[in-house]
Amino acid sequence: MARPSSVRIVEVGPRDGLQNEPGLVPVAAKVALIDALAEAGLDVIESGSFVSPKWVPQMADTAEVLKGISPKEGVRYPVLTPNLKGLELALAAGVTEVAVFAAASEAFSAKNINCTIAESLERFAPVLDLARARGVAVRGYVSCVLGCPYQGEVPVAKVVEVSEALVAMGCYEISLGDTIGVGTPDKAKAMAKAVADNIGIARTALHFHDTYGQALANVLACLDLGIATLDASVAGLGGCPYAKGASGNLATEDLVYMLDGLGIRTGVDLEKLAAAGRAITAALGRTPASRVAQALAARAG
Ligand SMILES: CC(C)(COP(=O)([O-])OP(=O)([O-])OC[C@H]1O[C@@H](n2cnc3c(N)ncnc32)[C@H](O)[C@@H]1OP(=O)([O-])[O-])[C@@H](O)C(=O)NCCC(=O)NCCSC(=O)C[C@@](C)(O)CC(=O)[O-]
Repeated sequence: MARPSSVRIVEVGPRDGLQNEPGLVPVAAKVALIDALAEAGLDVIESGSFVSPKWVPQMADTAEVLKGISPKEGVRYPVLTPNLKGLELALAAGVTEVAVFAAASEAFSAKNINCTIAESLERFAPVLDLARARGVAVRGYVSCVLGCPYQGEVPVAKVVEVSEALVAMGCYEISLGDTIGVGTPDKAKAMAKAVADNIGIARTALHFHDTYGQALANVLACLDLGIATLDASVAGLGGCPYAKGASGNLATEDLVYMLDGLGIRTGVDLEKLAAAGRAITAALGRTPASRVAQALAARAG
C-alpha cells in the first residue's frame, strides 16, 4: 500500500502531555495552549480527561479548561473517559467526542485503571451505549502494544484481540499506543499491519512515544502501510503517570516537519505550532523537547 497523501494528526499534548507534569498547570495556560494549537491548524485536540482526580490530579480541571477555550469551527476537542462516571461528566461539560482506554497488557491495565482487560471492556460497554445514544463519537486506545513496563513482551495477538473488541463495541478508530516507546520500525510495522488487517487501515491510528528515539522511524515504517492517523504531542510533552519510564510523546513539530518533507499534507502551520510549544514549555519553566522546535529557535537566533 502506498503512503497516504495527507495525514490527520491527533494532538494529545494538552492531555497526554500535561497529565504527566509533576505540578499542576494553571487552567489559563492549558486554555492558551489548546487555542494556539487550533490556530496552528490542528483539528483534533485531545483536551483533557474525566478520570479519578485521586489517580490523575493533573486532569481534575478538565471541565474548567473546556469552559475556557474558544472553540474553533471544524476543530474537535475529545477527552478521555475511563468509565460511565467519566462520560457523564464529559457530557455535562458539553463534550461531543470521548476516548476509552484499554491495554494489551494485564499488568498495565491493573496499574492504570485498576482492573483486568476483560473488566475494562465490560466497563466500556455502557460508556459506548450511552455515547451512541447521545451522538458522541468514541475513540479507543490500546496501550503497551509494543511492550509493557511491568510485564515486558506483549503478544501482537493480544493487541489485535483488544482492538477488535473495541471496534465491535462501537469505537470508530483504535489508537495503538507504544506507551513506553520501546518499539522499533519492523516490529511497529508488523504489529500495525496485524491490527489493520483485522479492523481496517482507516480505523487504525498510531500513538508513539519517543523514549528510545524511535518514534519518527516507527511512523515512517507504518506510513508505508497507508496508515493516515497519527497522534503526537506538541513540544514532545508527555508520558503516562502509570507507566514507569514513559517519557515524552512523539513531538508534533518533528512529525509535521517530516511529513512536510515527504510531501504529505497535514494542514498544520509549523511556525505557529512551534510557537505554541514554546509558550507552554515556557509556562512549565523549560524548553521544548522537539528537535525541530529547537532548530527553529536556534535559526531565529
Ligand atoms: C478507572 C479508575 C477511575 C478506577 O479507579 P478505582 O479507584 O478502581 O475506581 P472507583 O470506582 O473505586 O473510584 C475511586 C474514586 O474515584 C472516583 N471516580 C471514579 N471514576 C471517576 C471519573 N471518571 N471521574 C472522576 N472521579 C471518578 C470515584 O467516585 C471514587 O471517589 P471517592 O468515592 O473515593 O471519593 C482510575 O483508575 C482512573 O481514573 N484511572 C485513570 C488513569 C489515567 O488517566 N491514566 C492515564 C491515561 S492512559 C494513557 O496515558 C495511555 C494513552 C491513552 O495515552 C495511550 C498510550 O500511550 O499508551
